Parts: sequence; structure tokens; C-alpha cells
Amino acid sequence: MGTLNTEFDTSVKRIAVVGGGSWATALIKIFSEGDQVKLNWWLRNKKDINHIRRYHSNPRYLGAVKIEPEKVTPYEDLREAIKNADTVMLAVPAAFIIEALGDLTAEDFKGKKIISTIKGMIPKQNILVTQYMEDVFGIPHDAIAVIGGPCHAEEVAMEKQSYLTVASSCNEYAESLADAMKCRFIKTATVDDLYGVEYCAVMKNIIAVACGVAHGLNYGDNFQAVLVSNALQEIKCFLKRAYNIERDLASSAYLGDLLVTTYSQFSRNRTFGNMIGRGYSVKAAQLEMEMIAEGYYASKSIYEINKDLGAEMPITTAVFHIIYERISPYVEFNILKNKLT
Ligand SMILES: NC(=O)C1=CN([C@@H]2O[C@H](COP(=O)(O)OP(=O)(O)OC[C@H]3O[C@@H](n4cnc5c(N)ncnc54)[C@H](OP(=O)(O)O)[C@@H]3O)[C@@H](O)[C@H]2O)C=CC1
Ligand SMILES: O=C(CO)COP(=O)(O)O
Repeated sequence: MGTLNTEFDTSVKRIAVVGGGSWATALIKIFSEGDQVKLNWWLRNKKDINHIRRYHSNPRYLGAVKIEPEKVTPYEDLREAIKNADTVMLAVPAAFIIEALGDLTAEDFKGKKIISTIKGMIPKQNILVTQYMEDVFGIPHDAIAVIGGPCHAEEVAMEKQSYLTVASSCNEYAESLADAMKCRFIKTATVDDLYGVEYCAVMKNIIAVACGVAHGLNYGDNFQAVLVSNALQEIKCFLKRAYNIERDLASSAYLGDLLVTTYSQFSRNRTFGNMIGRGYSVKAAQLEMEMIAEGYYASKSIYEINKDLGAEMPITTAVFHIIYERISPYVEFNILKNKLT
């Protein structure tokens, strides 16, 4: 693991949370289980903030989760929310992060640590969220962590046993964050593969879209098993070219995350793909879903990055063709099925 950057106190005591959706709400619940951390919660919707202040629950996402007022303070102003926090946790879909951070500057982030919980890429720029934070706000690499692992917000809300992995090049920071999240129903691990965990989390959403399309087209479990095992090879091949360090792809931050998204009833990406396989247009599927499927944006970013890398990526290519080139899912999967082994 990387060395400790002495400019940073690696302890996590007050987190500013950026975003008010299901994952932000689930993470607030996790951090509120212990007594170590206080949370400044920024949401963009004023009505939701008023509801949280009055009724101690998020009205539109995971409404059953109790928000503890002595631990969580809602904020209307993001700059204010960040001011007295030591750590900033990003939890809006990647496509909205630039807008969400608005006019914040490097000065606002000075001395702060970052946690990205986002499993998507910045569209058009085709960069990871952590790379964006380094490039635009000058955050030191050591002061950034990613929370990965197979974990759906809905199951956190139900306190079902789950596992999260904290990835950071700074071991001390990763350990301190992992420690702050451990609770009765959450176990944590740490790794130093910041970009690898993040890339894998992005790519598994594309694969989940593919699994959904397959299901919508009436392919069965036999086909999906082959699709997912080929997907792991595809991820391996991409990561070898994009960020080649030693990693155990069979561990839960990689394979586990891929499996939960491709098999779970809660997967937004699989649901989105399923609608497309059943004949919905991309626009209609997006309108029908009340949540964001990161795989929609990710398939374009990864496809474009891979033009330079040249990894074998038949599944990502198929999803890109279906979503962005309007090739019929039926035709595209007839081509794809001959490329899988
Ligand atoms: N849900 C899950 O189980 C998990 C999700 N993740 C990742 O977490 C990230 C967030 O996903 P999730 O919480 O599920 O998404 P949701 O669809 O549940 O929520 C999205 C949130 O983003 C807010 N938002 C949208 N646009 C903007 C904007 N321009 N500025 C500020 N806020 C905005 C929405 O606000 P509003 O409601 O006002 O529209 C909403 O609060 C994604 O990258 C996802 O991959 C990671 C692990 C698990
Ligand atoms: O990234 C996410 C959870 O890991 C959200 O996407 P899914 O809901 O498709 O799994």
C-alpha cells in the first residue's frame, strides 16, 4: 500500500454526504450504526430536507430507514455542509457529479479526504470519478478511497448481512474508514487497488445490462452463467491494459460485485436491460425507471476508452451497439452468442 501522506489526518470523524438517493441513505444508516462518525447530509431537494428534519426519514428513497437527528444534520448548502467535515462522500450518479459539485473549488476541498461510492464514469470525459477529483480539485491520491463490494441499498435498509471493501492507496485511511463502517450487519475489508475496484464496479453495471437484455430476450440461466463467466474474462482483459497491478478478481469487491448486480432482483442495470430486451426503447426504459442505471453511460465510456486499449470486449460492444447504435437486441445477441465460450 502507498505511504501515508502526512498532510492528512486519516481518521474519519465528520463526513459530508453529497446526494440524497438510495445509496446515500443506506450509507448514512451504516455510518450511523456506530458512534464514531457524524454526518452532514446535503440533498438538492428542499422538500426532502424539510421532511427529514421533521419525520427523520428520506421520503423518496428507503423511507423505512430511520435518520438519527443527533448524528445526521441535513444541509441545503453544499459548501456549508463540507466546511466543517474532514471527509466528503460522493453518492450521486456519475453523470450528475459535475452539476452537483457546482461552483465548489479546490479551496473548498483543501485538507479534506474523499470517498467515492459512485459506480459510474464521468460521461464524455470518460474518466473515473476519483480521477476527476484528483484532476479538478487537486485531491491527493492518498486522500481518496472508494467503497466497493456487493451491496444493494435495499438490503442494507433491511439489515441483511453485507460486505463492503474500502480501496485506497493509503492503508491507514482505508483501515480507518473500514473501521467506521463495521457494524452488526456490515463486514469490511481493505485493498490498495483504488482504480481497479472502481473500474470493475463500472464494468459490472454494463454486464448487468447485458444480463437483463438476455433475460428480456428469453435466454435462460444456462446462457446467463456463460455470459457472466465470459464477462469476468472481459473485465480481466480490460484491467490488464487499463491498470495492471496484481489483484484477486475472484474476491468480493470484483466477482462479488459482478454477481450481485447480474443476479439480483434489486439491480437497476439488469432491470433497465430487461426492458430493452423486451422491446422498450432506451428512452422509454429510462423514463419508466425511477432510478439511474449507470451501465447506460458506462457502456459508452468503456467502449470509447477501449478504442485505444484494444481489449477483447464483445459484451460491452454488444451493449454499446444496442444502446447507442440502435441495433436490435435480437440481432446483436445472435452475434454475441457466437463469440462466447
Ligand atoms: N443503490 C445501490 O444499491 C447502490 C448504488 N451505488 C452507486 O451509487 C450511486 C448513486 O446511486 P443511487 O443512490 O442508487 O441512485 P438513486 O437513483 O437512488 O438516487 C440518485 C440521487 O442523485 C440525485 N441527483 C440526481 N441528479 C442530481 C444533480 N444534478 N445534483 C444533485 N443530485 C442529483 C437524485 O436527486 P433527486 O432525488 O432529487 O432526483 C437522487 O438523490 C450510483 O453511482 C450507483 O451506482 C453503489 C452501490 C450500491
Ligand atoms: O452500482 C450499483 C450497485 O452495486 C447499482 O446498480 P445495480 O442496482 O444495477 O446493482
